[in-house]
Amino acid sequence: MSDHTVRTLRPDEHRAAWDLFRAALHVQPGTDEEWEPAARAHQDGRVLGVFGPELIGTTRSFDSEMVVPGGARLPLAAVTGVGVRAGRTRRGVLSALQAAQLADFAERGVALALLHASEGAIYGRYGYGIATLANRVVVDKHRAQLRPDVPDGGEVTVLGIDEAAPKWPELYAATAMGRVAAMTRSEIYWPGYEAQLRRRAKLVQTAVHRGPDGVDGYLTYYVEEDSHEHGKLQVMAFHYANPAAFAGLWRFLLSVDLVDEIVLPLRPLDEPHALLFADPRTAKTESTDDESWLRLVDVPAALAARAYGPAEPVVIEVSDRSLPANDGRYLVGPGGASRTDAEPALRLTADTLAMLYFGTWRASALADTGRIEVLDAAAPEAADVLFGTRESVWCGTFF
Ligand SMILES: CC(=O)SCCNC(=O)CCNC(=O)[C@H](O)C(C)(C)COP(=O)(O)OP(=O)(O)OC[C@H]1O[C@@H](n2cnc3c(N)ncnc32)[C@H](O)[C@@H]1OP(=O)(O)O
Repeated sequence: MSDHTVRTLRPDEHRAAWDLFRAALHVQPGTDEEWEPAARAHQDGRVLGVFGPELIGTTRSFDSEMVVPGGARLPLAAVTGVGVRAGRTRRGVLSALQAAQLADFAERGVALALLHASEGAIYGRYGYGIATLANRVVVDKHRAQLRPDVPDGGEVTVLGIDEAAPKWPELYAATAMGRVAAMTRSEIYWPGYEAQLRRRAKLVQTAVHRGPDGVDGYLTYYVEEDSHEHGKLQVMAFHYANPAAFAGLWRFLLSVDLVDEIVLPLRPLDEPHALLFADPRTAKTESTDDESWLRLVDVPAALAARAYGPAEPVVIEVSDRSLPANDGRYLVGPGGASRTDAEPALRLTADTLAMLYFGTWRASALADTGRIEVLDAAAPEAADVLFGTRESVWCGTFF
């Protein structure tokens, strides 16, 4: 709404914005101790506030890079901390913030923006679409019998959080960036992550896996306190660079005593937990949910940067209400993607393009449900192949 003033907050205003965000999530104001790591998670120049006349809404972002199909890394803005003061909602405050934030990203040359949504109905209107999905997997440890042909894996060393936390950035960079939609984690990311884990449990452990070529996987976990009668081990990080490390870390997990159940809250859809066990029902997928919402801020750059599957080229026509510079037609084929004047075969909006971009949703399914307008009947099938990826895409970073 026009009477809202949006501006970048000064560092001395960050805490008020953080408290506003917490209140929007029904959490009490943070203590000085909680603010210390949170302050470091606020990137200077990237916290926005809406005034009307006092602070009534906020959002922030921090820099990262994201792997796109084919392996290129694109500049990414990770969006978080979105909140509007109770009593001031549904008057356009978020829309004002989104307009300012997206314009800022475009000006900075950011290609992609990503967020984790509190509710599914909020962000589509701003051009975000569900780009990755994740499974919640639960393993019944008493049933867990590994098949004899599962790889042995290597050596595992267990570190406490004080020793492990300084090593996490290096461990993550060495083991997690091989998958499409993985994002880099800068020094802005880690303080909040560490503080969150320390809040969750008194004893947080990191198991580091070493294969023949050195460190190639790690996981971070805790066992819920007061769960001796029914020990529940929560896996908060699990990254590996090869199948032997995946198997080796699973062997370790199954060796932890006083545990009945192993919970992996957000895992890639194609991760083969069930295939490890003599009885595949040992690993149950309890639910599948949206993991991350993507926004192509620079459509030409994002389309040009990714690799495509082997199919006839397709012309797509994109319309983008919030960032009209992206409007236009793009020829997408195995050789790449670029603007064109040719007649379109498929028409879609920015949020649908975000859903298509990583191949998580097939073009045919998006067309069947009315999200894509089909002008050439052969195009959805070709687009299925062009945008499809070999592996399930997974971000694996919560913020
Ligand atoms: C990335 C993250 O940080 S996720 C965390 C998001 N924050 C929260 O969930 C905290 C609690 N909620 C809030 O603070 C606010 O309700 C927000 C931020 C979700 C929305 O802010 P508002 O200022 O109310 O949004 P705004 O008035 O700009 O709404 C714009 C449109 O979105 C719609 N909308 C906004 N929130 C929702 C919602 N939760 N569900 C459905 N529609 C919504 C509005 O109805 C409006 O629709 P219209 O354009 O058709 O009229």
